[in-house]
Amino acid sequence: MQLVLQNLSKTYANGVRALDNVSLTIPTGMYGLLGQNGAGKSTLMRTLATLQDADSGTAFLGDLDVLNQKEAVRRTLGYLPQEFGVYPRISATELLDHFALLKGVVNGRERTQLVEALLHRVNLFEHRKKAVSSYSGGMKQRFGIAQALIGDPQLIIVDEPTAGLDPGERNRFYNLLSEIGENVIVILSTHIVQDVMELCNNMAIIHQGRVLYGGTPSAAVASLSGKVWGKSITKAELPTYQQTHTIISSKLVGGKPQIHVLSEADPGDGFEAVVPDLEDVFFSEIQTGVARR
Ligand SMILES: Nc1ncnc2c1ncn2[C@@H]1O[C@H](COP(=O)(O)OP(=O)(O)OP(=O)(O)O)[C@@H](O)[C@H]1O
Repeated sequence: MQLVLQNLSKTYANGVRALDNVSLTIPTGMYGLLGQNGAGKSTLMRTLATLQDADSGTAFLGDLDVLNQKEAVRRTLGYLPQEFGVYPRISATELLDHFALLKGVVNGRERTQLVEALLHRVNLFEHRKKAVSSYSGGMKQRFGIAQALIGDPQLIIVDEPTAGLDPGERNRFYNLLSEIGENVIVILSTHIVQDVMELCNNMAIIHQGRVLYGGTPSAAVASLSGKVWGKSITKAELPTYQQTHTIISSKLVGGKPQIHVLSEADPGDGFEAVVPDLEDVFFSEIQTGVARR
């Protein structure tokens, strides 16, 4: 099963072009959609989740026409939105039971078994009687995954799921997602490079509604090999380096800016070769992608 998007475009009424000819082939497994805030990720996720329409283009999940066969898509879709909305003061068991009923699991005994199995799966069984509104951020996200798994979906969409989670919760969430992503398509939309690095075997970088890269994280990193150089500089020097070099990132290390620049040849001047990582790819794609426009 593959999800194939071709030339998806969307311009909002205020003139913002949130999707600009997006074409991607998304195979089974964990797929990372990496982009900064405002890149167009949620617009794409909501479109694939049948919650809003594109202006043009196509999206096919196998033979299923995602943009036009909405009911059929919803039956095979699990969606964890960026904002899950207000959590009522009812227990996890009751709320999950309610979602399962909405998803068409009408047999009471079957539903009870399903709800218990899901609560075990996301490690919330011992907290099943607590109100979901009292859960921590990480527990809420795991509950969100439990509801997304109802009905054995072939396509699971999770929009910015790790924003705001502490490192321990983030790890627990990673483990859960990586187990799920083996046999179905899981699209993970995120602005956190580490999410994609740790979880995804395929990815795209999206910026200002455009796909700047589509492929494996390792090929993306390999393409920068020998081209990234680093140097520790003073804050006062930064504007000069911005004029003379293609700076892809500037981070404070021990209070001093550590810059990474993109260069085919050794820039000399005290720069040292850096082994590139996915963050370098992300920033360099954005830099060069903007320059190409
Ligand atoms: N309903 C809307 N009306 C007008 N503009 C919108 C609407 N929804 C989103 N936008 C704009 O479209 C662009 C893409 O937004 P989108 O929410 O898809 O990005 P995103 O990558 O998910 O970012 P974020 O993580 O901040 O939600 C942004 O410039 C945003 O301001």
